[in-house]
Amino acid sequence: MTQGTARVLSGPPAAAALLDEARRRAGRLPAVPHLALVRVGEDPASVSYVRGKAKKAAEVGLSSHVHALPDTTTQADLLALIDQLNADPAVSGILVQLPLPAHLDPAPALLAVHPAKDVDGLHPANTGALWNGHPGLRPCTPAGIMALLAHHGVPVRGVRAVVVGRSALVGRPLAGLLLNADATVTLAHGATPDLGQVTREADLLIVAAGQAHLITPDMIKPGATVVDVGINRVPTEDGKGRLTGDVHPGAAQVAGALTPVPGGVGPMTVAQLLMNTVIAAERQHDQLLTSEVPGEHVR
Ligand SMILES: NC(=O)C1=CN([C@@H]2O[C@H](COP(=O)(O)OP(=O)(O)OC[C@H]3O[C@@H](n4cnc5c(N)ncnc54)[C@H](OP(=O)(O)O)[C@@H]3O)[C@@H](O)[C@H]2O)C=CC1
Ligand SMILES: Nc1nc(=O)c2c([nH]1)NC[C@@H]1CN(c3ccc(C(=O)N[C@@H](CCC(=O)O)C(=O)O)cc3)C=[N+]21
Repeated sequence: MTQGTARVLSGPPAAAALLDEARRRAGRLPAVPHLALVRVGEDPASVSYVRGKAKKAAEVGLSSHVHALPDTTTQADLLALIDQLNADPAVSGILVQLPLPAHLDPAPALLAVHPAKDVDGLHPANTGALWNGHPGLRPCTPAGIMALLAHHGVPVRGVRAVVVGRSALVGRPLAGLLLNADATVTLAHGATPDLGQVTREADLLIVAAGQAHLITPDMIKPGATVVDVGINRVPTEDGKGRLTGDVHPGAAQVAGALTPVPGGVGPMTVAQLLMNTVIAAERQHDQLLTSEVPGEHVR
């Protein structure tokens, strides 16, 4: 078996295509779609992600507002804000940035977001729709990964896919999307014995474990497509630190195609969030139009 250098599955061009579509579809709506970004506390990564999301929203012609709540926010304060955003017809989408400070329970907050405005796709109504193969809003990172694969012409139908990580945000919903796209799916996690034996089965290996360089070259089937979701900050000599993925850099010598970190899945997550905001606004608009027809209930 000759070894080469994996094809790079770059995020920014695929994200640009998704953002173009979001911009085009937003422009067809009578009102500018609006994204409400809810952040509690000052976790530096969350501050930076939310800022990035708001900036990109403006670039595609969406309006957004960052609701920055103090660390002292109570569960009741948070739920009251979500209720207010649910009731506001000008708000198309609501995102509650995770993780929340330790004194707040994320589950009630995610349940409180109206499913039609749940652009993170984390409400049980949307996760249920995903697992049943029904329409609904899909979680941004998993949906962004599917768009990235499609953009680069990576087949999913009929392939052996292994997902490492089972979080509600990434691994679980990704397994559902891969299944809906007719992959044969294995979901591995922290209690999986001999992880390498499982990952070596994969033609498509997607890693979302949050462990820097967990996946070493020997754990990859030669020629496989590897998607690295991990964002790990590692210290550098200049003290600034840098981002690295869950996949060891040596994987490029074994894999057939590989996503970089940064510049792979991250930009897709943000682009998909804005696409989801446009989809939510479109459906809310359709709903309004149909509800204007007296006596007719078509949806
Ligand atoms: N690029 C992007 O847009 C995004 C990137 N991320 C990044 O992706 C990574 C994962 O995020 P998230 O899913 O939220 O993380 P979580 O910490 O919520 O979940 C991690 C998952 O990985 C599993 N895991 C951890 N260590 C191992 C191991 N040694 N072997 C096998 N499985 C393991 C855990 O297993 P168990 O369940 O058994 O504990 C768990 O299911 C992080 O680095 C995060 O920063 C997240 C969201 C978006
Ligand atoms: N409710 C909720 N929804 C989320 O979607 C969500 C969340 N909470 N909490 C945290 C994770 C993480 N996340 C990322 C978004 C963008 C990049 C991103 O743009 N990354 C760039 C690099 C950014 C940098 O340089 O710092 C890249 O990979 O190229 C990464 C990670 C969304 N998340």
